[in-house]
Amino acid sequence: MDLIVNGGKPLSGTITPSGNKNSVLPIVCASLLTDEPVRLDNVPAITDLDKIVAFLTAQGSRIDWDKAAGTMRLDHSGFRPAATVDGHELPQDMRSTVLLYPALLRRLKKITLSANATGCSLGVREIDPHLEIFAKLGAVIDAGEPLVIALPAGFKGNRHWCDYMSVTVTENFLMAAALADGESTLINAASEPHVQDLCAFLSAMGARIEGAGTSMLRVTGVPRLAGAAATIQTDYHEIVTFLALGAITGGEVRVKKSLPRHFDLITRAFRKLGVVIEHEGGDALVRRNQSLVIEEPYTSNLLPKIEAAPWPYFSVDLLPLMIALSTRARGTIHFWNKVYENGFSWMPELAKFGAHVMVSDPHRILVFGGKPLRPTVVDAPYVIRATIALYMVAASIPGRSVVKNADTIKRAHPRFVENLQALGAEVEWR
Ligand SMILES: CC(=O)N[C@H]1[C@@H](OP(=O)(O)OP(=O)(O)OC[C@H]2O[C@@H](n3ccc(=O)[nH]c3=O)[C@H](O)[C@@H]2O)O[C@H](CO)[C@@H](O)[C@@H]1O
Ligand SMILES: C=C(OP(=O)(O)O)C(=O)O
Repeated sequence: MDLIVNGGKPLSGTITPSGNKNSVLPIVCASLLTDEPVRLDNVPAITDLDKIVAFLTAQGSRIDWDKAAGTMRLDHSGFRPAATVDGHELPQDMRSTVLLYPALLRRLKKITLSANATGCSLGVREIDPHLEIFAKLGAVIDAGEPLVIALPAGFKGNRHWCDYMSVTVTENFLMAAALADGESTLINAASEPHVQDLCAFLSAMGARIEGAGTSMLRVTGVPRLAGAAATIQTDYHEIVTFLALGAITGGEVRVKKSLPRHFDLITRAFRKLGVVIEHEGGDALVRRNQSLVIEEPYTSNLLPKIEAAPWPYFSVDLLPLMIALSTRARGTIHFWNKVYENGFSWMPELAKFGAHVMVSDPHRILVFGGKPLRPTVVDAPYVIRATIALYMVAASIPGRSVVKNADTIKRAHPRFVENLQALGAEVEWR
């Protein structure tokens, strides 16, 4: 579906963001490690979750999901898939599918992968570091066609040092090691807020995890995990989206449940674009008519820069939102995506608005901000926040723009258009 935008209106009001897709998906996958009931609150009604729930219920899990109330009860005691599951039968076009592997391996002892679990078209989304983790923890990999992962005698504790900090690899390590025989250590672990959320959930299930939120995780395996309850954390991507929308349209937006403990560096990134974010109790606030001017560094002859890398660096998934904002800020700024080789594929679409961007190489761009922009029709890439970034730019320009094929937003952001309309935006799905 397309987003039809009549831009140029300031977006103002108060908004409560939804639960984080990248928290709820690993937690739902982790729930498959137990047969006891699990209860979740603040569950976002997003299409990635629809797909996982459809897969689990088709195998016999009982899942009561009240989308209006945001509650979910899961009971996997009836989970009875065929003797082996193939990658093709798992949810497609979402990276989180890979997070089903540890529980499937424990339950079935074998899975075949004739389809890779890719997600957004940000990069190759390799499977190798996942296979390394499983192999280190006792799985046997047959790298034929299809690829087969077998777990003949359960997970066994071990030590592993990852090539790089990967979110889903760290999450798979946690789920496998939680029920492994003995102790496991992961060095160079990811520590994103959603990885921390999974640590907390597994701990509530009885897992023994040390080092949550750091780059070294130690897990002492336990024989079984119990049922648990959790409230899904607010989505920091959505918090940033609403604040950035207020700033780019000249409106005033207050965001509730704004996770200030995760925001120091995010607030600084906004500041580099001339935007002041205030934190009041549990709210974040952007006041109207921010002066969008790129902040010059004290050091002369240095280009202002926002660089994104694994947490606690600035998050790669937030980079597109800052790029959108920078097209409206006076000055020049350098963006550096240290993670994905395809993170700037949508720059030609941004240029259709008249934005002046120079792609230096697959990981780096320069934005010459503050150029006059015009409404236009753009094609969204299969990248959630890049699609939102294109909408942001459209919302800031008086006149009619269209963001075509923008459905990817629904993978992570429930009631996106309704929330924007509540802030006074003129936008609709068509
Ligand atoms: C479901 C889920 O949680 N998805 C998130 C998860 O995906 P995902 O866990 O797939 O992302 P990874 O952290 O593995 O990184 C993605 C890719 O970036 C490359 N890479 C990454 C880090 C690094 O230091 N060097 C490097 O080369 C690798 O090719 C890797 O395959 O984390 C990504 C990075 O925060 C986010 O964009 C995704 O939204
Ligand atoms: C990249 C994302 O999702 P996935 O990892 O499923 O591609 C995302 O949420 O921005």
